[in-house]
Amino acid sequence: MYHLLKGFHEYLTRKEEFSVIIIGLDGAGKTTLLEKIKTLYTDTPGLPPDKIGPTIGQNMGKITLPSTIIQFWDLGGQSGIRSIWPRYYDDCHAVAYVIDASDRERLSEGWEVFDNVLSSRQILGVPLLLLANKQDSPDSLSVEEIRHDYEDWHQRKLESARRRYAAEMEMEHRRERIASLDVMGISALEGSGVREAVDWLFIRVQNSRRREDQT
Ligand SMILES: Nc1nc2c(ncn2[C@@H]2O[C@H](COP(=O)(O)OP(=O)(O)OP(=O)(O)O)[C@@H](O)[C@H]2O)c(=O)[nH]1
Ligand SMILES: [Mg+2]
Repeated sequence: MYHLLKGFHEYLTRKEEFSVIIIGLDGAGKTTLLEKIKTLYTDTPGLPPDKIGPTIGQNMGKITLPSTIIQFWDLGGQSGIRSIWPRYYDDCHAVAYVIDASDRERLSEGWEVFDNVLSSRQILGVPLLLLANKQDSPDSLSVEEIRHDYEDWHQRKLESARRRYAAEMEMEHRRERIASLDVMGISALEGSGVREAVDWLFIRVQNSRRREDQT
């Protein structure tokens, strides 16, 4: 009887686990975001910003939400380290791509990398959230400006690809993804928008799991 009750209790209190990867260029604020998430959602505060250095490899943080555990994997963004990202694609349930919205000079570089992520076959069906970070900075582009900047960048790329007779089908996937792309503004430093971003991820990973169950 004890085992039956214990099993039933375990069933009722069971938590599903999901993995979310946080990627983007070096300096975008990924680790600052992860540490802020830890501070907001766990009993152990995350590292303060002045204790955070460039990530060589990965950092992990786990948070508990109603009937759900989300594991966040913050992956290093330096160009030599980006090659590790695809190793995490097969097992992730959502992707948060962080862009430094205050660094206009590196936007194109960020879009080039983002475009690769967007068209990676392993994560074509995985929810993808674009986070325009550093909204606290006076130089920061707004969510709307970031979206337009990416769309402009993509349009230019499309035109040059057409000139080179590139495969149209490949572009079609991207167009669909871009059309349904959600962009949110955050300040990983101050914490604004972070709860909204985590809520978005929480809802999306649950929905994608439900769809998996139906198939
Ligand atoms: N103003 C402002 N600065 C931020 C914010 N988020 C991060 N930063 C700063 O941006 C710099 C880089 O932050 P990190 O979190 O180390 O960036 P990262 O994306 O993890 O970089 P890598 O580990 O090299 O890939 C640090 O000086 C942070 O304090 C923010 O929301 N606002
Ligand atoms: Mg980092």
